[in-house]
Amino acid sequence: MLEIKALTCIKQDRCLFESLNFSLLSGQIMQIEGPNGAGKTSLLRIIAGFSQPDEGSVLFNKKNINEDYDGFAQSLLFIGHKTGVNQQLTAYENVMHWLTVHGYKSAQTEIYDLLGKLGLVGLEDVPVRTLSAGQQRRVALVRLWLNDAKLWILDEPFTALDKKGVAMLQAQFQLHLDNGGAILLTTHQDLTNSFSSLQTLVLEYRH
Ligand SMILES: Nc1ncnc2c1ncn2[C@@H]1O[C@H](COP(=O)(O)OP(=O)(O)OP(=O)(O)O)[C@@H](O)[C@H]1O
Repeated sequence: MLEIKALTCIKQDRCLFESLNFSLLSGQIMQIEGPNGAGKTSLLRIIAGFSQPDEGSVLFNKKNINEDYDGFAQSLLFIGHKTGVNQQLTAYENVMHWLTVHGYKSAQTEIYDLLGKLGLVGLEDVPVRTLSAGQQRRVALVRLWLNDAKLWILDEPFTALDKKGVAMLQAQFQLHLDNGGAILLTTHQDLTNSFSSLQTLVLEYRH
C-alpha cells in the first residue's frame, strides 16, 4: 500500500533522517519510535503530503502521492498530535462538521450512540473546551469509527487516554487491519503484544 523511498529530511540544519526506506502493506501496523525531537512527526507529515522531503518520495499504491494528491487524500485519515477538534463547538457539532467536510453521511442517532460508546454520554452537547484532555482526545478519535480511508496516520493517538480508552482504540485498530487497512503511528505505548502484524521503526536522535 505504502512505499517510502530514500526519504531525507533536514530541519534547522540538522538531518533528522537520511535515505529512509520502508513499506507498509494492507493489514499491517507500523509504530515509529524515538526520543523527543528525533523527527517522528516530521516523518508522518511528509508521508501525509503536508510537507515535502528534502529528498526521496512517498508512493501510495505504487504511485507518487504528488501525482494525484486528491486521490491519495481520499484514502488517508490523518489525526495529528494536536487533535484538530474545534474547542468552541460541541462534540456532536465537531463530528457533524467533520462528516460534512469529508462528504460522509451519518444519522443523528448513530452519532449519539457512537459518542456514548466512546464514553461521552451526557457530554455530547457541551463545548469541547469544557471537557478533560482524555475526553477531548475521544472526540478527535470518533473519526476512526466514521471513515473508510485505507491508510490511517496517527500522531500519538493514545495521549491522555485511560486504560479503557486505550483498549477501545486498540480494538478499533485491529478491526481496521482485519478489513485490509494499514496504520502508521507514533506512540510511547508498548504495542508489542497487541498486534501480530506490528512493525517498528526507530528514529535515532541525530546531532
Ligand atoms: N516547521 C519546523 N521548522 C523548523 N524546525 C522544525 C519544524 N518542525 C520540526 N522542526 C524541528 O525538527 C525536529 C524534529 O521535530 P519533530 O516534531 O518531528 O520530532 P518528534 O520526534 O515528533 O518529537 P516529539 O517526540 O517531541 O513529538 C525538532 O528539533 C524540531 O525543532
